[in-house]
Amino acid sequence: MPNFLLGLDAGNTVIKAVIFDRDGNEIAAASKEAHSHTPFPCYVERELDELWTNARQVIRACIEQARIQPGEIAAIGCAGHGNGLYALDREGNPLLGIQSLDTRAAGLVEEWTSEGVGERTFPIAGQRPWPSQTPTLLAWVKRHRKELFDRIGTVFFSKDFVVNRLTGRRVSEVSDMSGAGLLNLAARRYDKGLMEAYGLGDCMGLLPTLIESADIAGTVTEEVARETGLAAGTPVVGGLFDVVASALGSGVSRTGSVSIIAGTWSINQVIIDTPQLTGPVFMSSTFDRDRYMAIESSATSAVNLEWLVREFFSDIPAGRRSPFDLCGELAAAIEPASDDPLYHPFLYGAQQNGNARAGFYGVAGWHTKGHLVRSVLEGVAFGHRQHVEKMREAGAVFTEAVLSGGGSRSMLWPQIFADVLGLPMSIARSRETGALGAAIAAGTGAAIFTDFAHGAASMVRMERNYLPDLLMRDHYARRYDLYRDIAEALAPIWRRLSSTLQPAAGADA
Ligand SMILES: Nc1ncnc2c1ncn2[C@@H]1O[C@H](COP(=O)(O)OP(=O)(O)O)[C@@H](O)[C@H]1O
Ligand SMILES: O=C(CO)[C@H](O)[C@@H](O)COP(=O)(O)O
Repeated sequence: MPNFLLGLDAGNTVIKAVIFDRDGNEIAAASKEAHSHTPFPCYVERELDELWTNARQVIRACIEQARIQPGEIAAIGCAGHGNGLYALDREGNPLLGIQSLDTRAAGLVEEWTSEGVGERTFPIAGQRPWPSQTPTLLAWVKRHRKELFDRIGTVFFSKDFVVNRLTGRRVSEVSDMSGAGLLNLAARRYDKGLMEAYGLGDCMGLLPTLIESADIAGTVTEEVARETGLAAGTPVVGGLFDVVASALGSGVSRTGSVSIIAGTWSINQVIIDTPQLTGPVFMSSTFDRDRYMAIESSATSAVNLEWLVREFFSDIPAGRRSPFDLCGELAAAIEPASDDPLYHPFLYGAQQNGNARAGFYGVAGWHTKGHLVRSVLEGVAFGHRQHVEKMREAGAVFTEAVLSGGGSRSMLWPQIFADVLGLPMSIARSRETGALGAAIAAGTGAAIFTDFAHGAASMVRMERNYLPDLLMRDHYARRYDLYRDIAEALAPIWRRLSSTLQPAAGADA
């Protein structure tokens, strides 16, 4: 039986391909960064052709590096960022790639909130509308870009697009569809009443064939085999919403542990046996065939450091340490003090407030660049804490956390997370937890593993542990209160700021 599994992870910024053996050892890895476009404020879009070009390149690079026969790959699994709006036209050609950082539909969400749309969707889907949620964006396109809407043939997700190009099949699977509020959670199927609640009763036909994550979606076509070096006929599974893949690939496959992902998005999630917790959280998704994830999230995590690095630290000479390491060193050199600056990580809005903007507060003449970098790391962790507290209030029970995502690579951040959250924090050996989770789904689909828990036990190894420092925990608890109070006080200002934005021509009613 073939010994290797290929996992892909198509995130908001980077696409990665990793070949693993059955014990979870990384045999080869390749990644490529993609471009986003902001033609108008609040729009974040990408070219689907570029995504597919990058996917082919990383797959080929990975196979060449691995020095294995392509026939030795038992199956392929793909994870990808959730939500946004990825669409093919009626002929199956790439049409639309709106990412999950887009907030153009903030006004529509406010309108829907006052009409009580969320009260109708939540009991069915475990989710209320929010700006870059797939049905919200689809409704926005339907209202403001009718011509474009009429051309849409299929609505699915970033990883479904990659699966579509690999296999020719138009399918999606339950974790991404539920994560976007498009499934009747308990029944794990599409629901006409739910679509009607979004004003999308006429869009049922745009939703592709729905399968479970580990079901086989199709097999690699001859043409793709020639282009990538894969073997034609290699099975490709449905794949996973990347946040679910990352939980799985970082070893969270049971209840009692919280998965924290510091990627572009701040993801905070627990596995549960029922479709929803007793109280409300931001979203629910499926986990394996019979369990669920309760997820609190927003686009407020490592994307803030990414921005800081891009704008202020990108001219570091090649060969020197990475700008992320430099930031870690600058921040680690700061002795924490009660008057340190505070940072709100709302570059792309906040979960409850699409109008929110990022900012530094309390900067004084004696503060240095290091203080500002440290405040970004702390502010991101405070954002995670707000989500974690909401999950607890909703009934989630956990005593430890597993950190993954790009932020877990930092020398300093994991300790800040442990102190701010007051939880012991562990980190998996593999840095590519999304790709590993997708590979576990592939291994389950290829019957190498009986289920996700079996796959995680076989492929995931833990590496580092961080315990909360009690003095720092108390220090951060005081600063977290300030962080929240300032954000609350600023809400009306953000509202005013957003009302001054000029809408894109023809984009708003
Ligand atoms: N060494 C590092 N230290 C701190 N942050 C890092 C490091 N490397 C990458 N990151 C952060 O991780 C983010 C990417 O996270 P990742 O989980 O790989 O991507 P995505 O969320 O797009 O799937 C970047 O935005 C960057 O800020
Ligand atoms: O829907 C989402 C979260 O609810 C996001 O799109 C998430 O998948 C982003 O992932 P990231 O870009 O951080 O890897």
